[in-house]
Amino acid sequence: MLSQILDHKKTEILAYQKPEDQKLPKRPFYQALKNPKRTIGLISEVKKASPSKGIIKDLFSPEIHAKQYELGGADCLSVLTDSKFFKGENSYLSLAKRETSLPVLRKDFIVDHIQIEESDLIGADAILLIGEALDPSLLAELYHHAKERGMDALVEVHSVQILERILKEISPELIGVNNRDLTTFQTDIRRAGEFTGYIPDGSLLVSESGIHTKADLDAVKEFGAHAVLVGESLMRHQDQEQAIRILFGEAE
Ligand SMILES: O=C(O)c1ccccc1NCC(=O)[C@H](O)[C@H](O)COP(=O)(O)O
Repeated sequence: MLSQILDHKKTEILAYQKPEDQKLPKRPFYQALKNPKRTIGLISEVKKASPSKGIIKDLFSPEIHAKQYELGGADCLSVLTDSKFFKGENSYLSLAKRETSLPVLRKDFIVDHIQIEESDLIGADAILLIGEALDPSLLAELYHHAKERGMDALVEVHSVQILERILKEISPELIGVNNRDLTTFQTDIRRAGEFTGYIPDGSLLVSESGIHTKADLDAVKEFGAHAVLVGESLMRHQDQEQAIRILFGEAE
């Protein structure tokens, strides 16, 4: 599936048209996770659909979900902008950002410098760079480019071997361990445990995908996660504010 998504991205890039500058001032994504509101940081994802689960939210409104996430005490937002596989849009990111005061991650499959420009123009405060999708030297170039344009970067990996290759090039402030294998879609929230001893001092570890319960949160904290990225389990609730409170054991 990852290779299918990446092939399609290349065709999108060939048809790239520079978007209008949304003129949305940058917000500090990394800092928000460094000083989270609770004992573990929360990136709440605005996600309509996914290749593994199909449609997750029928009545989808990026502004409403983003606002509810903020009311529930999320530290940051993640907004899926890929349209073919996740039914996202670039405009969802700008709308979610306008509706809240939270820093926003653009969740997409970045493989080219023009997508860094695009992310900046639509208002992203951070971008995702997937270790399994990029040669480490290109990943490092894209990382520096994002930084030059005032954005943070969440460097995501699924395997320790890929992280080791990336660490020869850069020392990312934010390292995401994706609990989901993007080829089989299997999730294992214990994945972060395999990275013990590999996360540089000063980097924040974000556990991503497959987090559904307070017990899951407690488990990933044990494995050293500073923050979590949660999409489906929050989006499936009617009210995302309440969903966050339930996830943290503050409501039933
Ligand atoms: O979610 C998928 O099915 C998926 C498939 C292929 C590539 C990426 C995919 N997801 C992107 C993500 O990383 C997740 O949206 C994010 O970590 C939240 O996961 P979840 O809480 O399980 O919705």
